[in-house]
Amino acid sequence: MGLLVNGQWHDQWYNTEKSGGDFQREDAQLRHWVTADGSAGPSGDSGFKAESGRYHLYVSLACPWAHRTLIFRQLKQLQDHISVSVVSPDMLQQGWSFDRQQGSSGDHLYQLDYLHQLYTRNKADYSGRVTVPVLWDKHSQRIVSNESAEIIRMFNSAFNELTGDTQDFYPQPLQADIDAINQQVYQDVNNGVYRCGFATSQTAYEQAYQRLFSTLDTLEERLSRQRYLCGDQLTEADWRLFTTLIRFDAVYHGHFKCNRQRLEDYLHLSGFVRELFQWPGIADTVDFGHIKRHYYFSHDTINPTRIVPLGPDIDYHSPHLRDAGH
Ligand SMILES: N[C@@H](CCC(=O)N[C@@H](CS)C(=O)NCC(=O)O)C(=O)O
Repeated sequence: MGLLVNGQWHDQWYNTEKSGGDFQREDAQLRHWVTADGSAGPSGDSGFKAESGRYHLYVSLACPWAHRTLIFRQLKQLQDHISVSVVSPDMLQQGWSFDRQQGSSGDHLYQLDYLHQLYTRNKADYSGRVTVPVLWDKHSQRIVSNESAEIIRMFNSAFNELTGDTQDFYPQPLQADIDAINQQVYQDVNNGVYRCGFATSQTAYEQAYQRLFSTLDTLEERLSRQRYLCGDQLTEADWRLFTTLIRFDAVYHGHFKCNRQRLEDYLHLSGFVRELFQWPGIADTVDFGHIKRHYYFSHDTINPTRIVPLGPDIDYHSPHLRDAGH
């Protein structure tokens, strides 16, 4: 685990000293957009036109942020248009690697050993963390984006003409609602579990834990009244919650000490996570082997023995019961 400083790799764990033990996630830096006609998006440069075979996605199957992008690739029928390389679940001294012996697909484009080499290929003197997902442009040989929230927005609409798939997970009338839910879910749940797990002071952990469960309680209540987070239509907000929920009992409950209760103990959230897991194509994007191995093996500050637990034994294929009323 580490970061690049002026293009040089430094092996270094997160620094929580300045923030009283609280883990603060850095904002992603590379924020261009693929658009239907190649015009500039909300940030960054123009010139990234949606074209079949032009873009490549680098993901970890363990990472909840990268998982979002794989889900949208699946939902929006982009499998034949956007290729993928998968890093090893082991994120060690050199950060994310393409070690085929340890579960990586290898780097299909350049046969690199480490993801940080892709970041310096994009910009030789890059400084910052080396994160997944990365959306890479094979034409210009540049990183388009390393922000999953924006990559899924591109996938949601930019390629519609190529695929003919016009499903919209960020429909105009629901955008304000989706944004509001996303913000709370990001702070308290998606990133909240990390703030529990990476806290280095008791106070920071307890604050993150309280916010996490109080928000899960609110979401449980909401899902007792309606099928999805924004009503009866499945949206981006649901998928963003899903990637954390599906990891909850396997990893966050134990490894990150999010243990007031299991997700399975929530009636509606446990049905909701099953419904989304059973959505066409989605189970294929979930790899519990990579998920458990990544967290329990890579974070040796939290789990020094690196023993990866065998459980829990949960059947996500069992009936979700969400259509029998909520
Ligand atoms: N804002 C980014 C966050 C991505 C992120 O933090 N990914 C983690 C994996 S779960 C990572 O690569 N961490 C490596 C590091 O922080 O050094 C996004 O949503 O795309």
